[in-house]
Amino acid sequence: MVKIQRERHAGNQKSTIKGSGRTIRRIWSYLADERNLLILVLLMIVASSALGLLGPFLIGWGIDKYFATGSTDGFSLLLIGLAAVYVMHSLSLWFQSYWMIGIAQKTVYIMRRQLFSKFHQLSIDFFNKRQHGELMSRITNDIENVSTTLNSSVIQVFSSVLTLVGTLAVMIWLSPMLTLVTMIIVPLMFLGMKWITGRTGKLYKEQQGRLGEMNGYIEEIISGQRIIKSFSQEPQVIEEFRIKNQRLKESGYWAQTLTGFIPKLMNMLNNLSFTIVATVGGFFALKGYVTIGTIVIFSEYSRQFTRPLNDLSNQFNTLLSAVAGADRVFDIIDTEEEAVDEKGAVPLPNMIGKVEFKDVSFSYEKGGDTVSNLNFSAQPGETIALVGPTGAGKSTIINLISRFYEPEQGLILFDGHDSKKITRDSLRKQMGFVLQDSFLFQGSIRENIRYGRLDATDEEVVKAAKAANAHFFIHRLPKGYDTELSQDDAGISQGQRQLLSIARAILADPAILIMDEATSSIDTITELKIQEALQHLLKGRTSFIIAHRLNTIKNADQIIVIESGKIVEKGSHEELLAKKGFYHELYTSQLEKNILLKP
Ligand SMILES: Nc1ncnc2c1ncn2[C@@H]1O[C@H](COP(=O)(O)OP(=O)(O)OP(=O)(O)O)[C@@H](O)[C@H]1O
Repeated sequence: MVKIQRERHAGNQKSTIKGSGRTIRRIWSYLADERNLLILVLLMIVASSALGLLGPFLIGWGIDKYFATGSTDGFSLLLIGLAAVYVMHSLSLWFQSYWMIGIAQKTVYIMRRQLFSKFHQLSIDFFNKRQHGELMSRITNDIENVSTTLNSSVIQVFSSVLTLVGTLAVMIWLSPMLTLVTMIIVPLMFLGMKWITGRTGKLYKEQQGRLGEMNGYIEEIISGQRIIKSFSQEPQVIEEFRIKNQRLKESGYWAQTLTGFIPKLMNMLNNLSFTIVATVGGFFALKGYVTIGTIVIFSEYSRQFTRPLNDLSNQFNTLLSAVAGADRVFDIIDTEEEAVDEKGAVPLPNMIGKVEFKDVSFSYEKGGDTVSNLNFSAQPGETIALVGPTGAGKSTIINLISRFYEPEQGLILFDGHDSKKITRDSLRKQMGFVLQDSFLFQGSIRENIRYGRLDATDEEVVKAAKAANAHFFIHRLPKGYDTELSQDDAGISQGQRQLLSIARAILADPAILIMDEATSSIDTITELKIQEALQHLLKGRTSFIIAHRLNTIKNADQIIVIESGKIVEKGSHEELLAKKGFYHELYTSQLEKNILLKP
């Protein structure tokens, strides 16, 4: 049993490493676009590594030449040479990081752009199934992680490898025996690093996942403040946050602690190596196998040899955390997009407004039946009300009309055109939405209304606002149409927000209107104004209304009653009442609860 588990664990590790390799290759493909700058960076890395080796070599050579012999011939030249080597070393370091930062910034700029564009190609289903804060975390934290790593780690890795190889080559050339002595501690280093990085890689990935989870939670809590306060849920919310925060702290704590331990371990092994080189080197010098200068070079190189190993292990962790971040970014970039239009799909011509459902069935999950065998037809200009208990499938029908989802069976026809043979974009351009949560963007009232039709003049904006009964409150605001709004603007009431979104829809003048009637309580006067505005909005266009209060849809041309995903009744208000069926039942129960007494 234990063996099986171990084998499984090893298998997982292998696949993670394989996965990391794929991700690194993918990051590399972004860097490759900046080939010329990368070549310059590489040249600078080679120069700085070579100059880093040359410095100690010159010092050792100088000791043997001048101090051992007492000669001073050309000593000042050596000093100038040494100074030049160290100045050039610093310059090459500076240039490599300057160019690398440019490459890194460009790379994450492209990644951010790709990720943001991708968001617009994903289906509504994708967003429904994910926390928005967690997605935010990918475009901010995860990309930032990649950026930080590219800024420094790529250089570090290359220069560490070069320094390692160069140092080893010069050491072997000077004294293979002393090289062997210097290398004694290397296995210890490898074992220590392997043990630590094996654990930290997993911890970093966990930390990033938990950070995304916590961000998602924070976003949810901020947008749900009103509900939390009204249900006095603050203690529960704070407790849940504490648990998430604690989990993040734990993975962060261990990841940082183990990472922080690496330099200390390396420092200790470094000092050990230095002591061994000095002792054994001193013994060799006494025996005449090596010169004092060689020991000085070796003692310096023994540090140079362990430092890149140390750096590589540090960078390994940073790289792992960047790979984890990049993985989460690529995960979204690779997500299947909202189904593309079918081959040969054509733009829908300007619509008259006929919509038909023929035997339409659909389910969110495979094998289910969220809605089935839907048959109805909306004539141009008709108002269709969708009525039914919660979870009956009203929003699903709207989702199908808007083509956020495609029917599994049956046909949806727009002016007689099969929905699958027309482009989504051309259809949605002819649709307008007035939803429960009237989404307002950051910007002025004027801009928010104009969002309905970007080329509308100021006069047209005011005309739409008047038709939507919104003008009366806008012109009373100190800055009128120039009043700045934000998404959660507290200065604008729920009803006023709805009036603004009606004005936006009136301006857009769509052939098909989708409306989700607001359920939130709105004062009687505003509600009357909304009803009046709606009369303007509904006139002359095919409208689908999800109605919650049945008295608002008495005038609808057709009321479609849905129960458990099926159409159970269809007809006008009077016809359905006379039928004394499910609609009659719903209507009477609302009447009893006084819901209908509101205007
Ligand atoms: N994105 C989704 N993924 C999976 N199931 C879903 C999804 N959206 C809705 N459902 C399920 O489909 C069924 C119909 O939901 P729908 O939202 O269409 O009902 P509704 O009549 O609009 O309800 P309400 O009046 O409460 O808004 C419900 O059982 C619901 O849980």
